Amino acid sequence: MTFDAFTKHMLDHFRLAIPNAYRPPIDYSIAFPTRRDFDLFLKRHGRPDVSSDRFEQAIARTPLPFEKTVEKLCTRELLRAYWDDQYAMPDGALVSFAMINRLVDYMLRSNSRIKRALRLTYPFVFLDEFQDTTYAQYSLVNTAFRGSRSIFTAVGDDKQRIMGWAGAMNNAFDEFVDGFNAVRHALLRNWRSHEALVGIQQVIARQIDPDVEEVEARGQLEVDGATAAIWRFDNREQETQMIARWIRREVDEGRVAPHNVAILVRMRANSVEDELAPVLRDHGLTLRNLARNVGEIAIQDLLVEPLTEVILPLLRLGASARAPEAWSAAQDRLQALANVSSDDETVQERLQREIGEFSRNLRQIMRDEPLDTAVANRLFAQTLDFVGVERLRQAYPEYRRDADFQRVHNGFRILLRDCVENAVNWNDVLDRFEGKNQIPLMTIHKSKGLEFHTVIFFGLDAQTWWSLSPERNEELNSFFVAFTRAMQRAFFACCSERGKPIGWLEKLLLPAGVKQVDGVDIITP
Ligand SMILES: Nc1ncnc2c1ncn2[C@@H]1O[C@H](COP(=O)(O)OP(=O)(O)OP(=O)(O)O)[C@@H](O)[C@H]1O
Repeated sequence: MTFDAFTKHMLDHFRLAIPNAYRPPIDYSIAFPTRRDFDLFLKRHGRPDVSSDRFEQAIARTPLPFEKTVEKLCTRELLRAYWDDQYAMPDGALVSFAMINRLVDYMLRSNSRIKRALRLTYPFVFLDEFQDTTYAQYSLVNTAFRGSRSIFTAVGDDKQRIMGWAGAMNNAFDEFVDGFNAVRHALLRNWRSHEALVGIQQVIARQIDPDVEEVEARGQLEVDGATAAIWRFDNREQETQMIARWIRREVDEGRVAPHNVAILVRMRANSVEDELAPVLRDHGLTLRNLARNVGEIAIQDLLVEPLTEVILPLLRLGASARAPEAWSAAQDRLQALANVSSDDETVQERLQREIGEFSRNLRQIMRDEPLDTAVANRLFAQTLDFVGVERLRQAYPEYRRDADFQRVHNGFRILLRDCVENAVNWNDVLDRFEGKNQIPLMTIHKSKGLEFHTVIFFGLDAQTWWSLSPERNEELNSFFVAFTRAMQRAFFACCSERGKPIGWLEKLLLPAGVKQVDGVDIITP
């Protein structure tokens, strides 16, 4: 789970263990404060001289209680006023993830029994994408586990550090080596990409870190033709049309499935969706903007929610007579929810009987009733009833608060409703829900850790990448992250109507083997 999910889980589970003076009420809401919010607060409290960025960092990094940790009285008072304001919002307390982190840190420091229980629960701790760990997150890891017997593994790549703006540590691995007496291992085999792509990645890597070690490519080349190119377009219309035609052809010729062609953007996925989705639709292709919200939750987040993971396989069992994977997923999840051991054969048999009976019931509804929103809502409600709302909310502390459960519940209902539109059958509805055969669209930040057969980067121009320069490592790191998502092919769309080419980057890429293709020629026989 993410740090935020972990700390929120801890807060909701052990809220009462937080000392009184800082304990949030049970019905708190999650806040995502912007720079403007901090500016307004500082102005209201007569401190427009304080930089909002620094103040935000102070909130994230100052341990509670302030009375014991902050030396300067004025800083202490300002921080205290911020917390008081957040707790006294007219619509109820508003708590940001930075505050939740501090609360959990405080709770663990003031309650050794919870800390001990946590250590016993997690004898192994794996910290992924460690290069982007913030100081606050790292201090929580220290509070929770330093001096414990747990075994730690931190994995990441400094060249993929892209969260510095959000407070990521400057030298996370050095701190980790010092703090946890860790041994360094360089992972020098790339199993994702083939030799030609790894060669180009190394050129970018060397620009980021001249001392970078050589990497051995272990991925196999599986396609013919260009595997890395800059596609040059004259105008937006040509760009969107040609990209749509190119994907259509690749799909038709069986080279790649739509869900394995990712469109990555630097920012503003929603406006790219507006531009690209209609053109793709004209070519019979569906774009899925994973950043789009359904209600108050992004599709990318909804898909990995426990509620989704338990409901979806059950609905799938209703939609298909034979779905062995859905069957075992449904069984595993219900078993975990009911806390049943896989050795208990009697209970196992009962569970299987119940799943069988329930899915027959769903199948009948799906067969006999119309494929519409009302029936979709009913199917969802009945499946949730079968699982047991209370049982689900008990098993997952993140659902204990109504607002959190409703956010996910609503998101699920809205996405299911959207997927019913124009679907041909219930399996089609569920495929759409999961994003099967749709082209994923996401920002580079959200693509971290993922991989796709083909990656098309949309918007390689000096306007979109206004702050990319050979000296600005974090920007170049983003570009590196985008490039390294590709298993077979990486293409970069550069359109003169959007902005000028990035000269220095092209000078680096072209000699490394990236082709330059005129937009009208990307579809050649
Ligand atoms: N030993 C291995 N043999 C075969 N395939 C492997 C092996 N190790 C990893 N892979 C495959 O290589 C790909 C990349 O692995 P993984 O996602 O773990 O890399 P990563 O280092 O986390 O990448 P990143 O952090 O850049 O996202 C995956 O498809 C994975 O299944």
